[in-house]
Amino acid sequence: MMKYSNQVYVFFIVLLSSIELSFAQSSPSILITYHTESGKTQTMAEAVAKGVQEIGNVDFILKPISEVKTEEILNASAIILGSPVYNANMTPQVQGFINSWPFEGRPLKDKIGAVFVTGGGFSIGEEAVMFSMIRSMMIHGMVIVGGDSIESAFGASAITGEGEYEEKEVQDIFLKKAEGLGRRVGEMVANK
Ligand SMILES: Cc1cc2nc3c(=O)[nH]c(=O)nc-3n(C[C@H](O)[C@H](O)[C@H](O)COP(=O)(O)O)c2cc1C
Repeated sequence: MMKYSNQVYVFFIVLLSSIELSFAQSSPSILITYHTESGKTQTMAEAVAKGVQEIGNVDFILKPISEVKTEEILNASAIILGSPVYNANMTPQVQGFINSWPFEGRPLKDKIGAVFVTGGGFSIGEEAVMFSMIRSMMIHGMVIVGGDSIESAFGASAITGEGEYEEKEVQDIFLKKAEGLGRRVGEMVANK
C-alpha cells in the first residue's frame, strides 16, 4: 500500500511541475488591433500579422478594436494599433479604445507599442496621427518601436486616396512597411 501511495505522490509532483513548466514556457503574444470602415486599415493589419508570423514562437491576436477584451490587452507583450486618419486625427473609436485601457497601477508599463495608419492623402494627417497614438501609448509607459526601415521610422503608413493610389487596393510599397513593422516587433518580443 505504502509503495502505491509513494507512486501517486510522485505522479502528482510530476504533473504539477509540467503544468508549471507549460505556463512558464507559454510563448509571448502580440495584440494587433485596428479600426476600419472601408477595409484599408485592416489590410495593413493583416500585413503586420504576416510580418509577426515570420518570427517563430510568437503568438498574435489579430482583431478589430471593438472585439478586444481587457485580458487580451493585459496579457499582450506588445500592442500594435492601427487607425485611419480622420480630419488629421485618429478616429474617435481608436481614441475611445485607448481611453478604455486600464491605467490604475500602470499595468501597460514597459509593454512594446507600435502604430500603423492609413490616410487618404500625403501629409494631411498620417504622421500627426501616428504621433498622437504614440503619445497616448507613452502616457501608459509603453516602449515605442518604429518600423524596420527609414520610410517607416515612426510606424507603417499607407496613402489610400490620392494620385496613383486612388481607387486601388493598398499598394505593396505600404504593405511591405506594415510587414516590416510586424517582423521588428515580433523579433523584439521574442528576444525580450
Ligand atoms: C470622415 C473622414 C475624414 C477623413 N479625413 C482624412 C484626413 O484628414 N486626412 C487623410 O489623409 N485622410 C482622411 N480620410 C481618408 C481616410 O483616412 C482613408 O480613406 C483611410 O484609408 C480609410 O481607412 P479604412 O478603409 O480602414 O476605413 C478621411 C476619411 C473620412 C471618412
